[in-house]
Amino acid sequence: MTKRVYEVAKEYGVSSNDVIKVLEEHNIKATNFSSVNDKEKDLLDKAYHKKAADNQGKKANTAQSGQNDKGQHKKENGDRQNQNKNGGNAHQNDNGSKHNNAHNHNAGGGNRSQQPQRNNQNNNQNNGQNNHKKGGTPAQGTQQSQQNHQQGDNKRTKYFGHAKQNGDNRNTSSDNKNRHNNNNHGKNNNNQGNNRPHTLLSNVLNKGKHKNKRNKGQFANQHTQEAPVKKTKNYPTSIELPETIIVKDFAERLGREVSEVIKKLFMDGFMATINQEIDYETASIIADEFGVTVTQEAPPEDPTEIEEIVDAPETLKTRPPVVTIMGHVDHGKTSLLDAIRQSSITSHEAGGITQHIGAYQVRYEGKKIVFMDTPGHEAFTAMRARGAQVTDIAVLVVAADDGVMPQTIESINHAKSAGVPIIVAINKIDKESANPQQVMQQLTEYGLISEEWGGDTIMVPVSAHKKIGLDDLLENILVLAEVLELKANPDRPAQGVVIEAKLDKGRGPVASVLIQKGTLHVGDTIIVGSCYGKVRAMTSERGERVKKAEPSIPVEILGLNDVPEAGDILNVTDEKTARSVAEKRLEKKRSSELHVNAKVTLDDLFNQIQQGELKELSLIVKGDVQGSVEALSQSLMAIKSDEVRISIVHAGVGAITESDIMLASASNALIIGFNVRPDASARKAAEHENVDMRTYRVIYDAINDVEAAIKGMLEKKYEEHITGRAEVRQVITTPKVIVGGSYVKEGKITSSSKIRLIRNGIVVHEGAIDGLRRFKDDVKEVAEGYECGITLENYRDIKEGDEIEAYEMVEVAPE
Ligand SMILES: Nc1nc2c(ncn2[C@@H]2O[C@H](COP(=O)(O)OP(=O)(O)OP(=O)(O)O)[C@@H](O)[C@H]2O)c(=O)[nH]1
Repeated sequence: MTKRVYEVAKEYGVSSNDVIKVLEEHNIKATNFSSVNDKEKDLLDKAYHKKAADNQGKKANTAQSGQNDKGQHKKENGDRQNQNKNGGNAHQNDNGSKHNNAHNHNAGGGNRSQQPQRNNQNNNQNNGQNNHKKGGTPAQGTQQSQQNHQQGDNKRTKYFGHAKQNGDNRNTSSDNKNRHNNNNHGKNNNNQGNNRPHTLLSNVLNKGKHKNKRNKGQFANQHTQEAPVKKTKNYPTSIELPETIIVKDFAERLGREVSEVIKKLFMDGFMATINQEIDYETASIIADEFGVTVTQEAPPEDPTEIEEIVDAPETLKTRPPVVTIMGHVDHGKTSLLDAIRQSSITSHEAGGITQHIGAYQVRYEGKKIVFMDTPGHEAFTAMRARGAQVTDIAVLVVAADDGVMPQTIESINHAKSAGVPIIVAINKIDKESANPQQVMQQLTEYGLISEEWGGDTIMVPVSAHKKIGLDDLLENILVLAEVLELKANPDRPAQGVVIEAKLDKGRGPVASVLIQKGTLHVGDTIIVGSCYGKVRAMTSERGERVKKAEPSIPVEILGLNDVPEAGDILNVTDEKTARSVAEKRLEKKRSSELHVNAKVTLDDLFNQIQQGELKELSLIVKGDVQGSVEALSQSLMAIKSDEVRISIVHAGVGAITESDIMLASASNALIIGFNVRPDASARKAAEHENVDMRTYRVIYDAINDVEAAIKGMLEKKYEEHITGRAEVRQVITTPKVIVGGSYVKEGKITSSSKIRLIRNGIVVHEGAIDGLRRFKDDVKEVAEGYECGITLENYRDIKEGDEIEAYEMVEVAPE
């Protein structure tokens, strides 16, 4: 039997990517799922035997473990991306590399607000390189970089940051990019070594420091002169410092008089007072002058966080895949879920009462697969917007008689944006009008090319009604799951995600949880979002009481003190921690209720880019017709910027919907609408999720705004305020005018209002009111809940069901 690439890779104990690379060296194109023929197998045999022979020549053990390590890492990081690529899905790959880029940026000093220790390590490495270059012999450099305290190193980068520009061959592209972003201001270069906000003070001190270097002898003398007196005291040789410190406390840690510290600061050109706060960089420069090395104190623990447990690779065990079914309305998502569920219930289980707990397990060929119970991408995206992701594989249902429809495209984009691989189920193949080939053809436009056609997306023809192809679908889910190497450590305190929660009259708060790591047991103390409690009872989707739940298993739990939210994370911990962390979270939630997490906005774009917080601007483009959506998307993508990359997360025809908002929220995107408006639920969701939506009537304006926002030149003089909405309930035609007999649903309509006429979410006209009447009288305004007759200036095409949106432009005071 011929084997597929991933199977062969397993035999050699290498990653599929390695095998693909070897085949590529022989001009053979392959993917994870490609079959490997005898000739190819021979080539691989040779390649791997040769490698093995090579390795023997070297230190066998090290080489071997290196290889294995590499294989493993590659698998973990690469397979999902690989699968994404297999889906012909450039965007997913982009996502992967985006993350890497972001990381690199941070390592190079991009992220100034957070300072993970890891970054410091990277920076120190760089500093070591700089030392080599700058002064002394390499040996000295190495010695120095090893002996010097981390911060000493950081500081050195600060002073000699420009050394990098002299052409260190080892500069990575991210280094270059950083340098570019930093614009070669000495200040920023200095900052490269540590991701800390740069203050005026440290700038001043840098200058001072150079001066000091020059006058080193002089200061050294001062040190030696002072030394005999101070020797009697026991000064610390190394201290830990927080991100910022008050001068008085700093002096205390140094074991020096405050006046001495202030003097040093003064000599370095900075006037500081006893109660002034100085930053870490400044403090470390001064400490260095006192001959004290500094390390950075670990940031204070966040009392609302539960410490993350890092699982050693050897503790990880294979876990079942978690699948979400997505697709267009009526393409058969629910039918497929039901069909799979029914066909998986074996006769002895048939008596059990199945109940809805948000997800259910099926068994196929002895292996488990977990299906999320709520089909469609909405729940999936809402969960992502809350920061939780449970889905490993998306099954995209496309009806063979209907083909690719708007929500099919939405689903593809939602899955891509989340980096979740897609399997296509072409449903309703029992129908006479079914045309699976056409579906396959249409899907190629969205980067999903079937394996049959040389692509890498698994496409399975099915019929939920006739139960055709279900085995094939399940088998392919398991194959993909194997490639993805889904693993978790079951032997640790559990961590999971709430998929549904409610208050049950008899049982109290009930939460359905999908366990992601560890095993949850009855009796465990848990914290779930800002709720806590002890697991009193657990039930499976078959209504059976269970005592434990392992990774990927959904269970309904009782015993919480309150109802958590979908997307909340469950952690097992001790009672004291659970209670105190839950309380802290509740406090935090209350205090930050008003400012929902900061999302990208056009007004604040420039700021965020400048702060290095935003490297990619994600956009969702909605328009009235396909042509304008395409034109707008292409023009937006064509905006050139060195600082920020523009990516279109989703583009589609029609009104801005709640689903668009949730996607924008989950992917921190801006929404650009052209000739379309948000519907009522979208408006509400946008407000709740803090998503910035901009609607335009002229493509050029949209492009201009985005471009100006990126460059920080957005002119914002006027802001649109919606004053009211009316629905046209009857159209009255008179010889002179067309009157829209309307009902004011929200706010008020005034005779001087500017208006938009909206039909099915599309703006069909924008202009002004010509006449506003109640009964026979002209009126100035009509309030909510009243009927009126509206005529529009220079516009007659009013239809029943149209919405009239009244707005005014309000001047916004400059910031
Ligand atoms: N002939 C045929 N009809 C099907 C098949 N699967 C589903 N249908 C029919 O298609 C219609 C829609 O099926 P649903 O399962 O409700 O579709 P859905 O995608 O869940 O729809 P929403 O929940 O509205 O998004 C129903 O009338 C089903 O009976 C199939 O395999 N063959």
